[in-house]
Amino acid sequence: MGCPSPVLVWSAPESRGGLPVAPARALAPTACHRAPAPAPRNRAVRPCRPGPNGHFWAVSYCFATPPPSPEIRPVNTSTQGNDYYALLARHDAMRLRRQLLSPGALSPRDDSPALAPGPDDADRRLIRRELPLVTPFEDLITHLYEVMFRRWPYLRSLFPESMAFQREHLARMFHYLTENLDHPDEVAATFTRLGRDHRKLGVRPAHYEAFEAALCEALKIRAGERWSAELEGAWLRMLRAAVDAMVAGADAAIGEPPSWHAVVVAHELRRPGLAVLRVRTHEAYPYRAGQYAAVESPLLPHAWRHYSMACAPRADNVVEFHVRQTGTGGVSEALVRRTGVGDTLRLGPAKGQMTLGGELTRDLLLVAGGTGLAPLKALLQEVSARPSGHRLVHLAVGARNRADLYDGDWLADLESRRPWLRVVPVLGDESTIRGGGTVLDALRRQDGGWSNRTAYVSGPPAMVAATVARLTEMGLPAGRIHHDPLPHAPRHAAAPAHRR
Ligand SMILES: NC(=O)C1=CN([C@@H]2O[C@H](COP(=O)(O)OP(=O)(O)OC[C@H]3O[C@@H](n4cnc5c(N)ncnc54)[C@H](O)[C@@H]3O)[C@@H](O)[C@H]2O)C=CC1
Repeated sequence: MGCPSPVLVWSAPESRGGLPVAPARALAPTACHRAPAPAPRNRAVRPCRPGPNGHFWAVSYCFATPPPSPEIRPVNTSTQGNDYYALLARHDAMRLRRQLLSPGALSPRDDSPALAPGPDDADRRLIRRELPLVTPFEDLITHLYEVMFRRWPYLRSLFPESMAFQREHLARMFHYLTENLDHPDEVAATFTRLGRDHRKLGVRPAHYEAFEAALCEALKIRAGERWSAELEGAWLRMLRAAVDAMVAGADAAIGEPPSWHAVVVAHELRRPGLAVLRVRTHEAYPYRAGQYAAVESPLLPHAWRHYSMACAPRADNVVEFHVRQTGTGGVSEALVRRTGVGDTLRLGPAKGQMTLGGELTRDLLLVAGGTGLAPLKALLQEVSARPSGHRLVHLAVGARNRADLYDGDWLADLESRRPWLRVVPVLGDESTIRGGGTVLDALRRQDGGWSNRTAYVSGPPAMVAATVARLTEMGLPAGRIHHDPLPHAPRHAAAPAHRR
């Protein structure tokens, strides 16, 4: 499921969308940004003046200024700081106003110079040929963060305490970019979505600049003597195309909040280490049944993890999540053990394609493993609420044992009221003769004409991968097997699941 939100993995709480600073390209005049980054100066953004199109433009960056986020800025903000935040708000308001007055007229980067051209054929060849120089990406990323935090120490405070998740995610991003050099449209679409998602992190053009400069230095360190200006230029063109798409995605989403504050209205510890939470968002939270969202707990600032909404959208803005604690010190533990009614959380924008089409043209096969039930429960609610013409729905729910079937009562109740629904629990500690084993065993045991159905699969990644393979063997075309992106799958690396 879903993408670990941060791609360039900034973690500051406020929207980037439309910061009144000059766009990256204006400050990075050539494709190859090898000049040393601006020396820290004790000043924020210089006073802005309206540009030719009525926008405010800043004329300089300062990486040494405090992070531009209301939640982490010093309490005693100076007048200059207040001006800065007022400018941010004003700029966003102006952009939003223009968008509302003439929808569609505001192109994502209409206040910036031309979009980055992206890597050309020679760049692509060079990046591929020289990949061994800069891989494993984990090493490159170690250098990158070292450089970045050394040169701009304040940026460290924008990241969560543990960087493991960030490193892992960034490595996946580099894999994704380098593996998809021949698919620029797909990459642009992915990074546009990511830009929308990153608004919750407060990513700013100045951050991209710092990232870019740190990447250049890291490439140089990693490639050693074999570093070349051509290689760096190729990498920068690849990066800038992605960054441009992110900025476009953030700009296009300026009409929605960067994140939604929610208060916990119910917290049930259904099993040891497994909680069902219900939260009420302050504003309407737009999503579709089957989607997921990044969730942040104030107990672990800047650490966002994905959970699926376990109910169809409701009029009272209540959203349900199912969380299993998988270790200690992570977001899931914070949500399961240290969160209660009245606590607040933040939700990022909803994502994911595991949704129902308009008209159900086929019967459905739903396959859940553990808390992977969450999005399928939301789908069941949506199907159930449709006025007429129900298709048959078969739900196989894998659980470790009967006690682990944490939402069995709700399922049994729905099944008793909906003749089109069949729920089959598959218990890991029971013999396959008695109907136990894994969900895969269950699919093998009984072929209910699965190849004619549309399938939705959700659970541990290994289970999802095995189930998809099994259903494909059975003749179900890929277009009719829906699941959230799997981690480390090369063509889906931009959006793997992370719930920890
Ligand atoms: N909490 C949420 O909102 C969502 C969670 N998920 C994912 O679902 C998973 C849930 O984890 P747990 O509840 O601990 O599940 P689990 O590890 O207890 O597994 C539950 C059941 O899934 C099946 N299963 C597991 N591994 C399998 C394999 N390799 N092959 C075939 N069947 C297998 C078995 O029937 C097992 O009893 C996590 O990986 C989570 O990321 C997915 C979507 C939403």
